[in-house]
Amino acid sequence: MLPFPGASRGRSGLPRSQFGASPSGPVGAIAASSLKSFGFAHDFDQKYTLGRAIGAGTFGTVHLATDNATGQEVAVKVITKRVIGGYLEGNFVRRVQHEVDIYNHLGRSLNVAYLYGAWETPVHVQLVMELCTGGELWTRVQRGKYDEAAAAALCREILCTVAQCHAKGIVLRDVKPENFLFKTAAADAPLKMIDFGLATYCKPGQLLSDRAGSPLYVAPEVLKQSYGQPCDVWSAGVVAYQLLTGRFPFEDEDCGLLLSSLDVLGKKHFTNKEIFFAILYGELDFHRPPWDEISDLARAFVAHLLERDPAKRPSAEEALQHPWLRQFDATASAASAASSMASVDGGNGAAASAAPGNGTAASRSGGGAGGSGRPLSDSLVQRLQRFGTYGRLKQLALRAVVSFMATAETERIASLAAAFRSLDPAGRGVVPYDAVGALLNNGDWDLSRTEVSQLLATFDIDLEGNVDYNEWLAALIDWREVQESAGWQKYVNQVFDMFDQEHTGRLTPENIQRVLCGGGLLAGASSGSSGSEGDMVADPEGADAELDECPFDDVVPAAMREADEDHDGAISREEFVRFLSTAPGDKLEFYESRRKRLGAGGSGSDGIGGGSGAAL
Ligand SMILES: Nc1ncnc2c1ncn2[C@@H]1O[C@H](COP(=O)(O)OP(=O)(O)OP(=O)(O)O)[C@@H](O)[C@H]1O
Repeated sequence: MLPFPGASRGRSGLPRSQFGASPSGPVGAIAASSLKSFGFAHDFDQKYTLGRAIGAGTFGTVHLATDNATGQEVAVKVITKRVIGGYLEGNFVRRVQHEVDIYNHLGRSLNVAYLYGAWETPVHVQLVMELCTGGELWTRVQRGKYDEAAAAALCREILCTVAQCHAKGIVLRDVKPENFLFKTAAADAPLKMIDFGLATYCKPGQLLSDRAGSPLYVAPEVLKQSYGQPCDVWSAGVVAYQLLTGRFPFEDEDCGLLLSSLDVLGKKHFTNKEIFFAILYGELDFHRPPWDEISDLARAFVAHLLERDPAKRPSAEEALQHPWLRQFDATASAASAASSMASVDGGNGAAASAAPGNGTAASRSGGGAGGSGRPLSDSLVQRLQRFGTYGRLKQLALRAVVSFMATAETERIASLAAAFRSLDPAGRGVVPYDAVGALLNNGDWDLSRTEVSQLLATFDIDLEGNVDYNEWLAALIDWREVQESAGWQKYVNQVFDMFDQEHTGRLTPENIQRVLCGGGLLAGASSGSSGSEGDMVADPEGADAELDECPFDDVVPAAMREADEDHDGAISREEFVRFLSTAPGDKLEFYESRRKRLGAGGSGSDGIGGGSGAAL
């Protein structure tokens, strides 16, 4: 039997499965086989100038390109369309839509390359992404083993990415060093995940059976065709092993040094059958050098991730709590604790001097801290990322929820309101982009300029080019807390009813499109006031008038694919509640805080620093 049927050869000369998206994937309202085009924009050439090729994979060639308006360099993945009888091939459509949907959500996390947009020609799809110039983790792995602190920092970043995906019910199925790029060539550059071609929806506990993955990293249970989210943790374990030793973990009695040296990779020394046999039955090598120089804690960590029984393997979240990772995160945790103390004390120099003050991978990570108990200054960037991953319809709906809850939840939003006032002293209800940009650029965060603009884009929910009060609240409030409050169900019902103008109890794509494009959902929020229930009246006539120039055209199909769980073409009230909810596992601490001068916010000049009255 040849596993991974239809497999093609990847860069390392080893096959990876094609079009691994689960047949049960949420294609939803789209009848994929009837599509001739994706509905992506067609004006790529007006916006970008394509440059040289910088990478190639199984599904596409990646080029450098320049934004004609700003001069910004981006990466463009050019994928040739697969057409059968004049129509796009169904599996191809599913795979591309999936990749775009997932990029649109997860790309808002700083752990993932940002997707600026998708374009198409009659022949190609063009995915325009954040450019990562630091090369693949693969290349650095090949250069030699990392010391434990550096390996732990990278393992943390990879596991945080995996945890973010799992919390959203997404299994990656392709965690491997080739799919993590360094943002820049700097030694401490952050890692960004690319390539979600094999990712699919899979809730905790759900089992998939289609074989998908890259052979050297694939988990044993994937080979047995009964697997779920733990398969990504196994793959992360293989990467962790590589980072520490510079080689693969499998040793087979018959083959001796099977997969023991990276030098043999790419030379097709091993058949898939041999590799899969090693994954299923081979002895995991924790004995030969350099294991004699590696700590017992590190060995225990890797062995735990490479537990063959997925039931005994830790989840990504549990793995992040492992003492081996935590010991290297002690500096960041201590500084974070100092920062929290500073905000209580009004900020002092002692806390500031305790801060690491650099952008090392360890201090970049969310650390063990997170959650709403900390000052906003510590978690602002994490909150923005998590909100960014929600997708446009959910963001718009949550902004409407904010309008409903604003008067009822004054206590919950008081500190966020105070921080907004400090950016808007004139009380106009709207803060220009530049002011929020200046806040993120003020040196307290370790963010590149492109990352700042990516985070800022998250604030602009209504695409009007500024940050209004309700956008500010929606982006920064801790939705997990709100969802546990007594009013949550009521607020969500109110928003559902705004869409459901015909009182059918179901939201069709047309219902949603009509309300979104009519501006009814935004009416209250865009006033810039603190919002009231009276503002939130949908305007069906206005809807008709504005349908032609709706900026949210592409929002609804993607949201339907996500929210319409039973694929009946509509979103029920229950589905809507689940759609708006933040999964319990989607924790702020999985997102990078990028807080640089922890505890140093004593000036209070931005109204958000630890020492100001507006500190949260
Ligand atoms: N955002 C980016 N910035 C810089 N280089 C990139 C970027 N995205 C991809 N690349 C380069 O292009 C290569 C191929 O990209 P990608 O893995 O997305 O393509 P693929 O066809 O899906 O590959 P695979 O065979 O792994 O499925 C990457 O290995 C990397 O070297």
